[in-house]
Amino acid sequence: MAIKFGTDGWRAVIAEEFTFANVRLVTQAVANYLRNARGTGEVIIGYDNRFLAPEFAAAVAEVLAGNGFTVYLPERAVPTPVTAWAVKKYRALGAVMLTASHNPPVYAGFKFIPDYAGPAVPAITAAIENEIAAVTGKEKIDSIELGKARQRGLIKELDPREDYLTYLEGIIDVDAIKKARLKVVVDPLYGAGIDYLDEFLQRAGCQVHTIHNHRDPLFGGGLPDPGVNGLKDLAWQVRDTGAEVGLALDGDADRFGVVDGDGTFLTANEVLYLVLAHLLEYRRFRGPVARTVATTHNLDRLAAAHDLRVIETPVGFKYIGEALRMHQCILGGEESGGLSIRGHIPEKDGILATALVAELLAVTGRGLKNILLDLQRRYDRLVSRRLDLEVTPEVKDRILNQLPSLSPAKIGGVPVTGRLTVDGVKFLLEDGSWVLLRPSGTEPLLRLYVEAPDEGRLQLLQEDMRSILRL
Ligand SMILES: O=P(O)(O)OC[C@H]1O[C@H](O)[C@H](O)[C@@H](O)[C@@H]1O
Repeated sequence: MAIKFGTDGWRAVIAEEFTFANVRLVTQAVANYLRNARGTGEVIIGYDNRFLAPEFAAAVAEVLAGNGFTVYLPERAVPTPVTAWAVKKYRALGAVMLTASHNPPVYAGFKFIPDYAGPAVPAITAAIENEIAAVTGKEKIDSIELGKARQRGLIKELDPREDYLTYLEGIIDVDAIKKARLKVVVDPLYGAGIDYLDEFLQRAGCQVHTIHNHRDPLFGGGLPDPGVNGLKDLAWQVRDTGAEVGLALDGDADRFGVVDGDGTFLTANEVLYLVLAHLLEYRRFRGPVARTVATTHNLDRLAAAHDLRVIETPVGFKYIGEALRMHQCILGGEESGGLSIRGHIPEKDGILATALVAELLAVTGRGLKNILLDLQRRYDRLVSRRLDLEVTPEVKDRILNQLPSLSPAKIGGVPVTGRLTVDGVKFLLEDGSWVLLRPSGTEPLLRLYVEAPDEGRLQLLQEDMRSILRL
């Protein structure tokens, strides 16, 4: 089976396709790509807390060293955003990050982070895929055994945690957090973010209670996914301890999850909205805002009120990262839980995102839901929902064939005023509502996103769209 770099790198089931042999093969392909594109130099390796992650990382190191690269190999798991940040900080040629993010425990993953410290753009992943095809079956893999590579000075140790935390302290208003003495529950979901966010908050004077903070490759029987279902323990702990907020990270700490002081889960759209308002009103940031086609238009309303442009991209942080790099956006965000800001790396960073939530709580001294209500009064907030539709391959094909010609005049009785094909098909409606249908690039699902002025309208649009599609 051909190895493909999907929406976010190569992900596969451990021992089935994700074997040591295939990891070495993909590393050889990355080495060939890098040598052609950049020559040799230093490469960083990061890995999450999954089963065999350190051992796979050692195999990557052996092949990179065998190809003449100097390798930084950490002794413990490193979050994806920290690995990306380290590429920039230590001026490396790039990084290999071994992670399957929030996928089930049987998965592992491999991604390449180029020197600009964000997700590889399609041109780069396509070039690596070509190298994979060229290497496959040739058995030409150069490798040096780890001990020997160390003796030759080709493997160096790296623990970027202290440098990263110091950096984060420089870009977050730690003094404000110190004054507020927040009480916080942190949930790294057994992942690579352990000892990062909790440590940062503790140093910033918060009273921190951390759960799920040891390596468990089975993730306590759940998924390392900070969505509403994955954060039930966090919500319970927040209520039980009387904390002001619960802050969570996914398995590789690039995505965030937030629970309010009464245990209510906030959607990523709501968090993005709160953080953008904070950046505009407290930090006085000015500049374009980047969001994916599936992300809330509440960001547009805030941006419009401040005369700022919104850049709409396909789904995937690689596109948001590109917008951050090219247009100096003040915030880039996506509804699946990704966020970065101007001056930071063009990669989603759950540690930064949750640190910003702590900052906004500290400076406002108010609960997140109250701030949301206040914003709703000022800007007519929309409500959003995403439906993940499990469909048979036949139904999926039928819908995807139908999409190019799908052009209803009205949805739920509301006139359609625009049709966008940035990713899937998106209909803009007269009352500010919108509906988007697209196939997921990471799961065998169709995603239906709806945003409307109120819950009743949202239901109506969702139901009508399903009946139009016969879903
Ligand atoms: O909706 P999908 O195509 O499944 O993508 C969902 C998410 O997948 C990965 O996690 C990417 O890093 C994200 O940028 C993307 O939003």
